[in-house]
Amino acid sequence: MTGALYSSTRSNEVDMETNDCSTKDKINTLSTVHALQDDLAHNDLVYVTLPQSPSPNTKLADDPDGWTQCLLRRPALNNILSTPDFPIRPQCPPDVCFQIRPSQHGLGMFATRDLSMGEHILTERPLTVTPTTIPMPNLAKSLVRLGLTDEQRSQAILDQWESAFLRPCFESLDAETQAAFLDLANSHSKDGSGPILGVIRTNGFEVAGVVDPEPNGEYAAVCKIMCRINHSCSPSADRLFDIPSFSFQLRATRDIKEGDEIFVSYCNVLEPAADRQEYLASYGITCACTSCKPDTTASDRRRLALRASIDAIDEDFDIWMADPLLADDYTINISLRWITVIEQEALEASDAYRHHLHAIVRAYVALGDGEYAAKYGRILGLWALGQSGKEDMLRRMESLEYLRGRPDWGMRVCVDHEEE
Ligand SMILES: C[S@@+](CC[C@H](N)C(=O)[O-])C[C@H]1O[C@@H](n2cnc3c(N)ncnc32)[C@H](O)[C@@H]1O
Repeated sequence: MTGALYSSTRSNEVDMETNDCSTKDKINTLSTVHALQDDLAHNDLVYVTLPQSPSPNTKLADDPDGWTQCLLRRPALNNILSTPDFPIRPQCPPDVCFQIRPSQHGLGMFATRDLSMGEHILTERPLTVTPTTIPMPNLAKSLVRLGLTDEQRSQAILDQWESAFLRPCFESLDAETQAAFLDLANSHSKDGSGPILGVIRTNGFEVAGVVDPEPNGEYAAVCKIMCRINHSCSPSADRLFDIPSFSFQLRATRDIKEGDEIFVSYCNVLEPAADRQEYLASYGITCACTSCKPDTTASDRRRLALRASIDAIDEDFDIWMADPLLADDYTINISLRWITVIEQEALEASDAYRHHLHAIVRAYVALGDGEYAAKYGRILGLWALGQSGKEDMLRRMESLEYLRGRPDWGMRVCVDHEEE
């Protein structure tokens, strides 16, 4: 999902639970048991509840803030514990402005009133946070020595991932929460993944900021409500993770009308449609949104050009600042044209929107035009609010005092708005 986590793993036909006794016996040899123990030690994982649950008898449903059962490596845990203010209470939106109900793709989230860009839709602590990959080099070597086929080895690894690593985390949830977890969508029920891994692979999304220093050191979060949000390549909302409150915030990335389905993106929306489809296949999704419908040529061209346009922004700005013969609105018009493309593709959630809004604000600042700098600054601030949950950027970007204090303020003559 935004930074989706699990690339497709090979599906395989070997069923370890049925009649392949010789394989099972081989895998249960002492050498593989020792190898797995070495891998458990090698991964230096800790099962931990964050923040601590109020008391052992409290059920998750009884606590408005909730808590998360985590499987973390020590560096990630230490980073969380040393984050200033951790653990604070999550900040919740003022009302419930959505409904989970049937959609075109199973359940989905729908707005129950009009929502504006940047608006806070939901705060939620994950049920679980677990590593996206768990290296098992010792077990893998041991399985090779047993002469198993590739499929048998990958199945054995998936089984151990489920039983030795994920199950203890899952079993620390209360019975009601376990049922809610297993009730989530599972598009990996036939590829050898166990039921817990299947739910994590279908629903897990990136926990920004919780990461190990080693490669592939990311984590996947599963949430009871947020995991009901479907994917679109032109999303209308985004999730952000706040470590101090150990919670996700969902915010609108553009205006959403009452009754509209709310979508996030599970993939990089600036990639061409074919690459997005390949990635989304691991979620069991064949995306049929407007930009994925045949023919995708025009949409692909716009998205690729949009991605490339980001790199040209600084150079264009420097050329404009150095050349008084260029029109005052030279870079503003370039970015406004790209914003039209962004609106055409409904890509307000993408980073390209921020870059072009910023370019426009910067140009109006250089022109000493406070009114227009603040107008676009406000949109940029709302975008940042949608991505960070922090109001301070919005306050700053719409403040004339702040804009007038920028080092580039008034470097060029003001553009004549009469012509616009
Ligand atoms: C995280 S869940 C989303 C909620 C899900 N619809 C449910 O009923 O719980 C992901 C699953 O929803 C479905 N899904 C989400 N977005 C989709 C889309 N754009 N097209 C088709 N299926 C989609 C796929 O089955 C996918 O594996």
